[in-house]
Amino acid sequence: MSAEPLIEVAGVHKAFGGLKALNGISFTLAPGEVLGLAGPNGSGKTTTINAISGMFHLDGGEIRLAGRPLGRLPPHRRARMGINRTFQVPKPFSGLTTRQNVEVAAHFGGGGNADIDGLLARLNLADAAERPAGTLNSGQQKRLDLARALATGPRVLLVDEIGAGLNPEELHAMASLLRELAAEGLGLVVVEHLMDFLGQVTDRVVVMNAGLEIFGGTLREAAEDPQVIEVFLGKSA
Ligand SMILES: Nc1ncnc2c1ncn2[C@@H]1O[C@H](COP(=O)(O)OP(=O)(O)OP(=O)(O)O)[C@@H](O)[C@H]1O
Repeated sequence: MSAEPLIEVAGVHKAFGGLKALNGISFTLAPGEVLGLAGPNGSGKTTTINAISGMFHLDGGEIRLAGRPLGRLPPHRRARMGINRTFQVPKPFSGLTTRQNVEVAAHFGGGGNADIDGLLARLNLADAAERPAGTLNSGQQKRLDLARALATGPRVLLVDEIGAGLNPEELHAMASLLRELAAEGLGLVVVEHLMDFLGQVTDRVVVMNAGLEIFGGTLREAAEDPQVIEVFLGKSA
């Protein structure tokens, strides 16, 4: 792993009305690293991914890509700089085919030279390439969402609950694929409730509560941390 962080999240604050969704969250992500974000419902995990991908302006703090502050750059500019993501609920263009969906993402996300056939094969979508995306099952839609993100040629991939709705075989294949992407040098932030999946894919986790990091370390260490146990189980260890 290189010494310079790919992503630095530094003291980020974000409120929605009176609700402080992010309360000074800070962490770094290195190239080739898979960082998991865990925490109870509403702790700010998706909001953190939204902040990195530029879905809103921050109220405070800063996010940097390879040392460069991202400021108020909108999502499409960040995608062209190498930051892309998947969504909890994928929203493909349902009337376009699987292949067309990936082509559109490549075109608009700066991955004009993407190997579309290679991506479809890698995501096990070759057989569904000419079908309208609206006819795909939920596992295929999750894989299409990832194919669309990869078509932009990201350096940073933000993955939001990609395991939800996948069967055990699909989960295993997805975990292997995310590890392969990290081995190729991408930095990944993975938000996930499925702890086995997180354990398979992450090098390190940040556990969030109320918009703040309450723990950083391996998932195994997290499982023994009294504060983590308290927020997940609602009682002291
Ligand atoms: N656009 C928004 N407008 C208003 N409130 C929001 C918005 N986005 C997030 N929130 C609130 O911010 C808090 C953090 O939400 P967030 O989705 O980041 O949590 P999470 O940790 O990803 O939860 P989950 O595990 O349930 O997906 C929640 O209370 C949520 O209701």
